Amino acid sequence: MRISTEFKTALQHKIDLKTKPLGALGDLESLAFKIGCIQNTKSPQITKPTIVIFAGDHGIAKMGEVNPFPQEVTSQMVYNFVNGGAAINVFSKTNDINLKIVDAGVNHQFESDLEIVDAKIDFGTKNYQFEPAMTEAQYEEAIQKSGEIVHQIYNEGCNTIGFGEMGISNTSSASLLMAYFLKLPMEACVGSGTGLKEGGINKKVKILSEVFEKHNVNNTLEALSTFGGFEIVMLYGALLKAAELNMTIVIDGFIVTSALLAAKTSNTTILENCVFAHNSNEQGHKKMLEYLDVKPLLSLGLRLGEGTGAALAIPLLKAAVNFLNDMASFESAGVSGETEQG
Ligand SMILES: O=C(O)c1ccc[n+]([C@@H]2O[C@H](COP(=O)([O-])O)[C@@H](O)[C@H]2O)c1
Ligand SMILES: Cc1cc2nc[nH]c2cc1C
Repeated sequence: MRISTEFKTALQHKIDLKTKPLGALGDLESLAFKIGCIQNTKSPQITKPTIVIFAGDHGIAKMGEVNPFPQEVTSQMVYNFVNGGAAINVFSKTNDINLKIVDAGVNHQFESDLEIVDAKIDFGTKNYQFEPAMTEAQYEEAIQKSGEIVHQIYNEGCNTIGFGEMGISNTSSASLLMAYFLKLPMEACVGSGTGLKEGGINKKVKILSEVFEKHNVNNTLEALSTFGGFEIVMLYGALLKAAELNMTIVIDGFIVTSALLAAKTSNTTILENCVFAHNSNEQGHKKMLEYLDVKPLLSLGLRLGEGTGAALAIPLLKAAVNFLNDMASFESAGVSGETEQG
């Protein structure tokens, strides 16, 4: 969306006239400015904040070579989300955030009466050590379905959406995507994921370098469909749809940011809608954020995923719009402004 210079000046002026020294609310001021620009109003609102978790399984996980935890943990954690026992449940509840769980392609048939959005593309991706993770038709279906999910959430009145994911081995997909989009050597893109030690990380680098060399990837579609997973392609489609609907998008950790790298090639202005929740402890995330030239709100050493960073950052978005809407100005409160010496 094109925002006029006059509007930006007026919005900044409103922030500057609040009863505080200039800039004293630091990053909250840039956050209020950003949300005001997204909504094109000096009185923005956060309505029905929602986090969507896309869950999917990965063919490579069955080998147990790049992931410390077994593939079954993906479906087990989906049950944990449904039963309210995961970190994301606790943080969403704490901060009054709606939570939606999406089966993007978990290797398990969930019972139909569970609170899970069934968008299953398949029972896990293929192992990209041997063949592309998915077909082009599956890739298209994933984008279509995630776009519809976001559209429905938007229609329910949500204007602020955070994304999370669950998928054993998906740091490997994210590293492959990072290597492709940032043109960096695999060592710079691979980290410990859910807990690999040095030897395990070296092995992961070797395996993923071979995967990268094996496939001739030339564009975003090929990168996403070759390296997967279904949850990452759904994140890609969801990010594009949320930007199209001009929502405020809260970006979580390493895997969500890898989907954003892809989405940015399809929508070059998508960052205007994105707020970065935190810097993940997964080593490649810092370089991704540097590449995007963005500053995350929180630095808590998280490396969990699930959208936990997004859930923790959403109260800051609320605080930012609330100070913009509710804080007194120097004039309204009768507080003296800076003197000439300032
Ligand atoms: O969000 C992150 O930055 C993050 C960093 C490391 C791990 N994860 C989570 O851990 C899982 C993937 O780790 P791995 O080791 O199985 O590739 C997946 O379920 C992610 O949600 C998430
Ligand atoms: C237990 C566990 C919880 C997770 N949540 C997101 N990714 C995860 C990976 C594991 C292994």
